[in-house]
Amino acid sequence: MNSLTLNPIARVEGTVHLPGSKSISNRVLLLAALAKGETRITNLLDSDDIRHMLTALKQLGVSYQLSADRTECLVNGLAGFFKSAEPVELFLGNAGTAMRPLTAALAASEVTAHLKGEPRMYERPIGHLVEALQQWQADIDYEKEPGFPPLTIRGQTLPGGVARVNGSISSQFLTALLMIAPMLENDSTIEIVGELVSKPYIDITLALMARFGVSVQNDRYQRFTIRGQQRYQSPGTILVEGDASSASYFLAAAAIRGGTVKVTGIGRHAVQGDIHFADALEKMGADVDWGDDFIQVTRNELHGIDMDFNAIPDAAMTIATTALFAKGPTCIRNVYNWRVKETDRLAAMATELKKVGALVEEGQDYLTITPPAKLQHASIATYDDHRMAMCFSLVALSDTPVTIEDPECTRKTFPNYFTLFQSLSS
Ligand SMILES: O=C(O)C1=C[C@@H](OP(=O)(O)O)[C@@H](O)[C@H](O)C1
Ligand SMILES: C=C(OP(=O)(O)O)C(=O)O
Repeated sequence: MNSLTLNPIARVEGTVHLPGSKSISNRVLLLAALAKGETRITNLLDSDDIRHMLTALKQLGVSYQLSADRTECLVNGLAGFFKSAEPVELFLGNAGTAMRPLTAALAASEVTAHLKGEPRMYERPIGHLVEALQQWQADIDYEKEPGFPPLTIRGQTLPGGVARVNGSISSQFLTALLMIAPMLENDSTIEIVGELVSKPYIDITLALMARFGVSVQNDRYQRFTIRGQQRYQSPGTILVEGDASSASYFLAAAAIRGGTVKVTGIGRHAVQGDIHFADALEKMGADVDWGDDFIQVTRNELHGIDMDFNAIPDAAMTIATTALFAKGPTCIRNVYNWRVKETDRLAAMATELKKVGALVEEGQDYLTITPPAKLQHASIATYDDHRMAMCFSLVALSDTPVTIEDPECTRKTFPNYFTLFQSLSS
């Protein structure tokens, strides 16, 4: 397996034009496929997660044209669910944003589908979604372990109605239900059991559904009401915001070793919750400026913080390595579902932070990080987790190098991350 050693970086400065948001790219692709009319998507992300969605859509009979650099896509909508006389087998890698919404869409389509993925996908729970879909009479079987992919889905017309979904592990289950609900036979009410996690991702879902002409009544994130027998309408052209989670590494780098770094493609009105990573950096002491289409961070003295990060679980990982450069301990709270993402991120973070010399307390749903007086050179295992690789690049912003094992794992969401990161060195 390849590894990459980053030499110490004394200072960062510059501007990064962000690639499109993963969360928005995969939602827009699916909505455009189901909608009436042609949708031109611009600033689409090109990464493994999006390629899996694109390949699946093609297998399901959706036609689209991609530009040569794959950042623009013209999708011819089906004006309804998928249809296929032949069974299909879809490989969705480890893309939660493909697996969960497609499970729901296929359950309501005239298709028999086998949903496969990478080994880690078979350890990521999907039972809460399947149980909710079964309340709408979906016919879904687990091919191996109950509660986990791979799945066999025998799609059929679903009536909709009342469904209760457990929201305590992943918001993607609710996103999946919301996206299909308007196209079902009857009006639907989705009730959340337990406390819903990762709420801002539901705001992304609702905002994009609205762009495709469908409104949802959101009652305090506990109950959602959706009219049935609707059809998504193409908005014509839709621009994908820059990826706010991907922005976190550059903004953190500026907070640690700026100079100033500006990211463009997101700004104060962005729909992604992860833009509030910049507020966390500000709380740690960094200087932050916002524009309509940029966020900019300048270095200042950093101190540890103690914060609930449930709303921004992906960007919160970047706080864990930023904490290595702050005065005093940092506590990242309420991130239990880190354990069911690309790897068990609480365990992985704790193990790797200790390798560079930090003192770490790993709780069931929190991490406390006390930085060492001096960082140690270490070879960082990345667990096939793009965010582990990207977060640990920040260690190089010290007088110690860092070795990242399997840096190519960033291809899940950010294939050219290391090139861009190193281009900021000044
Ligand atoms: O809906 C989405 O686009 C996502 C929701 C979040 O997952 P959970 O809701 O499982 O926390 C996030 O971690 C993931 O990267 C993308
Ligand atoms: C959790 C993540 O991905 P997924 O969309 O596969 O859930 C992530 O990108 O950090």
